[in-house]
Amino acid sequence: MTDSAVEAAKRAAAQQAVKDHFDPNSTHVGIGSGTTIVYVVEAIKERSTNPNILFVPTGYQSRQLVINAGLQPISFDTLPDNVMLDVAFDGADEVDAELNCIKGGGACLFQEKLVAERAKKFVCVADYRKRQDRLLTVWPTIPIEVAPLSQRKVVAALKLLGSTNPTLRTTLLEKSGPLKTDQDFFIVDAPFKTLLTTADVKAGKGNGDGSDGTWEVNAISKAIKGLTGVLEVGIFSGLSGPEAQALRDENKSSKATAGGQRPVAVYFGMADGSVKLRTVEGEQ
Ligand SMILES: O=C[C@H](O)[C@H](O)[C@H](O)COP(=O)(O)O
Repeated sequence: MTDSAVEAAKRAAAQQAVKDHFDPNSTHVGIGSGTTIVYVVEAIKERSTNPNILFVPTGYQSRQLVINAGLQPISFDTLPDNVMLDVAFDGADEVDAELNCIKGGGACLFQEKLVAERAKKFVCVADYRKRQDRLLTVWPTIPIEVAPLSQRKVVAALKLLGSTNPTLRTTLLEKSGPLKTDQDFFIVDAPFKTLLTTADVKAGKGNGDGSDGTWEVNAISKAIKGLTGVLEVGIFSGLSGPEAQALRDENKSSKATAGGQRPVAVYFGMADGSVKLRTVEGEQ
């Protein structure tokens, strides 16, 4: 496939996602990071007739994208406590059959997770290369944002969890040193064996607790998040949107936010120009 076919797939997925989930009467919309989100902003711009919508970006690149499109950005930390985003759109590096995602290929996972968790619905847009049944099928590593001071300690702890060669991400020009996130933190990319889904564990395909070298998505996310020095893990799993809200309403908040945020819908642009929609009900 040519680069232009991949770009066409991203654009087609973005157009469909925005058509289905962007309401021009929204008040607050989250905008993620990466190369696919560019097409989401393009599609919103085409449809939006409302200059009062506030867009919450997930980092520097995302904020520039919003500004360049002539849309109005608002910083996450200025949102009043009672305001939920009507919708948040973002890209993904890989998505499994249960809609768990790996994100952070562009080092933006922390703010992306804040925004995803604040949205009534979180929608992901990706090209066909990201559409898998299990995480770490093609995408090789879990991106992890760590405090610089703790980097060596976290790398050692990741090895104990079974990661073969966790690596500090450097800038493209390696001699310039470690890449810094928007929080001035580092990214460690940790390879693990392909992750089990919750259904895999229920079906007895493994314990998923790492004891045999294989982890289930939520279990590895929780284990990494528990390491001192880790700000956030690039696994977006756990309940999302109204499901999460229902649990919060029942005062089971720890369950509602466990592991981060899973999208309610993922749009994959396919190589043949079509778009596949994956939800918890399945794929169409
Ligand atoms: O850190 C970057 C973000 O998580 C991106 O959303 C993710 O890497 C997907 O990016 P792209 O749309 O460029 O594939």
